[in-house]
Amino acid sequence: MTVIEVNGLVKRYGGLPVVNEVSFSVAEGEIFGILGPNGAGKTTTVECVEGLRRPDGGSTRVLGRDPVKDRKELSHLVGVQLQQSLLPENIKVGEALDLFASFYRTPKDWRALLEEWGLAEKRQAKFGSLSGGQKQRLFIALALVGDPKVAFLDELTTGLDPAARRATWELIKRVRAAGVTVVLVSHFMDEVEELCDRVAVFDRGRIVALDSPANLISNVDADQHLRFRPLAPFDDALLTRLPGVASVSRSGEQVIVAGRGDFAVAVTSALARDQVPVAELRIEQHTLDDAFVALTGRAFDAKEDA
Ligand SMILES: Nc1ncnc2c1ncn2[C@@H]1O[C@H](COP(=O)(O)OP(=O)(O)OP(=O)(O)O)[C@@H](O)[C@H]1O
Repeated sequence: MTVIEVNGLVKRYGGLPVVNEVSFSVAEGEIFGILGPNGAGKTTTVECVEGLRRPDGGSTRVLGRDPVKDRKELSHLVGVQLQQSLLPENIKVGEALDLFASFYRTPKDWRALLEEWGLAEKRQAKFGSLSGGQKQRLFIALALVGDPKVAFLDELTTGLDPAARRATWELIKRVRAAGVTVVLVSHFMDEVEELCDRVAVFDRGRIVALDSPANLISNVDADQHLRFRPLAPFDDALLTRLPGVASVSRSGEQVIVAGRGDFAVAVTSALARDQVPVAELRIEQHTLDDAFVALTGRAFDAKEDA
């Protein structure tokens, strides 16, 4: 079943489109990623889908309803992660969850959510006293307290340390396993690779690719790199003439071979044949970063105006 259907979405500010003919659909039970650099139009798109902004063009349906016209009805079916600034510093964690639960017709037991999100001991703590990670987890718990069918999570793990990020990822997988469709807005490639079934890559207001992270990576048409430390001398010409090898370079004790296709097998076989033992052999796989560069011609973290 299609949960979200966006067709030709346009949003302009001052006459200029910041979201330009964006189309995608999200199936029930998916974790759908929205990835892109600052200013690419991710938040604007998601806020149009949430009914928080009025689009200038296109059509959007969420659970078969219009996000702007049917906003009230949808608010019971959709969970939205709040921006940090929207909770008063003095509200207690338990009070915030109780308050948010009161907005919904069929809320979840928020005490169970506190347990699940590792906030049980913080029930009486004031929001302002929480660490960055605890605040972040509270915002996710608040997005889930209405027992939504779809949850929009924006910058899920910003401010969390590596262990807390991994723990959060596991919880998001459980949220999905419980039947919630998740739309995840993220800057983080590793997060998207780990969690998302499919990802829409945004750049300058448009979707430049939409596929599974694995397919986006395997479609990268660029050299891969094989690195190793040779334990006996050899002539680079041994490798440069092999099929698929583009270049051979050295950095200190390391040899770096750039190539495509099955070049790595050819390289290791040639070294073995010439009795050149090697150490620290590794192939550097392409990443989503490489996919982004291949799609846009720019590094992911490059400034929009660079
Ligand atoms: N209310 C507004 N008025 C004018 N311009 C806006 C408004 N909201 C967003 N923009 C502009 O629209 C563009 C897209 O912004 P948006 O917040 O959707 O990007 P984003 O991809 O979510 O970026 P980030 O990752 O930084 O949140 C930016 O150039 C931004 O300055």
